[in-house]
Amino acid sequence: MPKPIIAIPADIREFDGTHWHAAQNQYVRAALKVAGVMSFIIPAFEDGNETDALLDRVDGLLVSGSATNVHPALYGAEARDSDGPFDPARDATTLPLIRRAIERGIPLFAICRGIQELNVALGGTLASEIQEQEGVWDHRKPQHDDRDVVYSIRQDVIVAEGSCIARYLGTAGSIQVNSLHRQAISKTAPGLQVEALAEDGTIEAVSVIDAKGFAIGVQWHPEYWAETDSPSRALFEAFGDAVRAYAKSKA
Ligand SMILES: N[C@@H](CCC(=O)NCCCC(=O)O)C(=O)O
Repeated sequence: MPKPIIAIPADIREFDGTHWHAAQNQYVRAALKVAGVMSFIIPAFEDGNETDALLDRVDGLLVSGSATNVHPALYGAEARDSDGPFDPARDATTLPLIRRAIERGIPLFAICRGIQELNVALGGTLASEIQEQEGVWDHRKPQHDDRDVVYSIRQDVIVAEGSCIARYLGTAGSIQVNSLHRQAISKTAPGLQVEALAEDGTIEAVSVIDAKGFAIGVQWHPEYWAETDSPSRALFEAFGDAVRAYAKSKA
């Protein structure tokens, strides 16, 4: 059986004087090397993408991290300059893909910005600049030239007993993860259950209640160390197994 294919929605990035539809290597590499699946990078458009036609052609959806933020208008909040940068084309592409993947039982793995999009797609809200809240740790991206330092594993999160993620990891309790975000889930969407918390109470993972299959979001970045870090590898292997099972069921 050929490797199944997942969709990874692109960011709109600007360099060399033009706009690009881009996805970072760490996501497509973890998908191929650890999950054992190939990736289609989905262009980001505010209109014109046909969600079901895209999902008909893949066996999973991985929604990646990004330096941009979900537009506050999508969760009923006012947009302040400090809430940017924004990527409305990505928002318009990912939210419908997330909703339809869940409805169709297509495996969904949402990472960092992805968990925030998942929460907003299902009716939840986000908090911005969480490090400014009393008692909240600074979860922001470390400023360093070495990307391994930026994505260094530096935070404990507690995985809930009986959670989907505990099943995929083979254990509940404390694991160590990286952290590169200034937003987080504020009101958890009705269809989501919290799967892991940071020690300061920040929601670090969710799963879709009564999902037809693999459907989780994590605030950290398992893709970056997926080849060497056990919890990261376990999540990507579980995602790959779910994608292969979905592909087989379609066949
Ligand atoms: N922008 C949101 C989501 C954070 C996120 O996806 N971080 C990944 C950073 C990738 C990069 O900067 O290269 C937030 O800040 O909460």
